[in-house]
Amino acid sequence: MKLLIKAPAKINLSLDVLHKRPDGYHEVEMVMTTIDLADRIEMSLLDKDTIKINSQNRFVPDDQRNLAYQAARLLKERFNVKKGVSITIEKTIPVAAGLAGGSSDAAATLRGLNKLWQLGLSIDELATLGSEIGSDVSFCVYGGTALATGRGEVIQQLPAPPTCWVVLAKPFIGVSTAEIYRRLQIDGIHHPNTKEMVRAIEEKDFKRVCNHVGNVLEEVTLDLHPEVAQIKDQMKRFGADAVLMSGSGPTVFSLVEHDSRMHRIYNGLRGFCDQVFAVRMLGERHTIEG
Ligand SMILES: C[C@@](CO)(OP(=O)(O)O)[C@H](O)COP(=O)(O)OP(=O)(O)OC[C@H]1O[C@@H](n2ccc(N)nc2=O)[C@H](O)[C@@H]1O
Ligand SMILES: Nc1ncnc2c1ncn2[C@@H]1O[C@H](COP(=O)(O)OP(=O)(O)O)[C@@H](O)[C@H]1O
Repeated sequence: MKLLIKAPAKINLSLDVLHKRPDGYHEVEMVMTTIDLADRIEMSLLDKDTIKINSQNRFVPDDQRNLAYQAARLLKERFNVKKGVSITIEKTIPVAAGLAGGSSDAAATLRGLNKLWQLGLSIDELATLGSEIGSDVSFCVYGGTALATGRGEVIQQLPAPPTCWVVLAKPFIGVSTAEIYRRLQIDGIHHPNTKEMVRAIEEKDFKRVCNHVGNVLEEVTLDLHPEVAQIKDQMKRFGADAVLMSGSGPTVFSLVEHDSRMHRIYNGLRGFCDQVFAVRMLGERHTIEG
């Protein structure tokens, strides 16, 4: 038996850090949404009791470091599964880019194996298991649009944001999420207004969404990598309605209402950046396969 599942990337429309917790994580408030940029995960049952990871992408580990491997191992151990699986990851989401590619692969693996191994778990149970793998995995299990709190694993669904283009540009650098959080100076943070962002989404008010994008990690990554600021400036110059770095970066995205400006930004950034994409948001929570 074989299963093919899409694992979409996310962007953070707003990302606030409230404080550092005793467990070393940061208490966050994030508005996240999935976009139509996805890895394809193929899973097939193996007779042998083993987890096999295949990927052509040289940046993707093919052993226990892979988050999809960790998802499969977690289910195997927790539910005493004696079957094996071969997982092939066709990577489209840039790696270490602030787009939760690895987390989404793990979430897709949880959803897929729930079906393939006939575990009968609910979506909420899968999301809770996901939080053991990484802070972003719970959100990725649900997809759609949500307010994420706690260390990112407490999910409150939101309606679809107003329709627009999302143009993403990733410079030729990778960023370590752990390092960016470590360098963040909590005092003196300029906090985005999360409540206003949520309201703007609920009211489908595109201008208001654009006015309230904000990410407190942006300054930290910008300090380390000035090329991220250059991309932001270029997107603004080409007419983006809003420009922000996603997650810990280094990917920058712009929100754009009009097709002509989307083309201008997309064409203007190609050649200057490693990878550039123009996509739509997926909006509501996707129908889950498992
Ligand atoms: C910044 C964000 C925004 O969505 O995304 P990315 O840039 O990674 O896509 C997330 O908070 C990243 O989530 P994720 O990548 O799953 O993080 P984890 O694996 O749980 O943790 C990686 C490292 O980041 C730190 N970390 C993570 C989440 C959090 N709320 N506080 C933290 O301090 C942890 O200390 C850990 O060392
Ligand atoms: N399935 C996977 N896809 C991509 N990276 C993975 C995967 N599993 C583990 N990783 C590791 O996780 C790190 C962060 O990757 P990724 O999830 O793409 O970035 P981010 O946390 O910035 O969204 C990478 O450096 C990579 O070594």
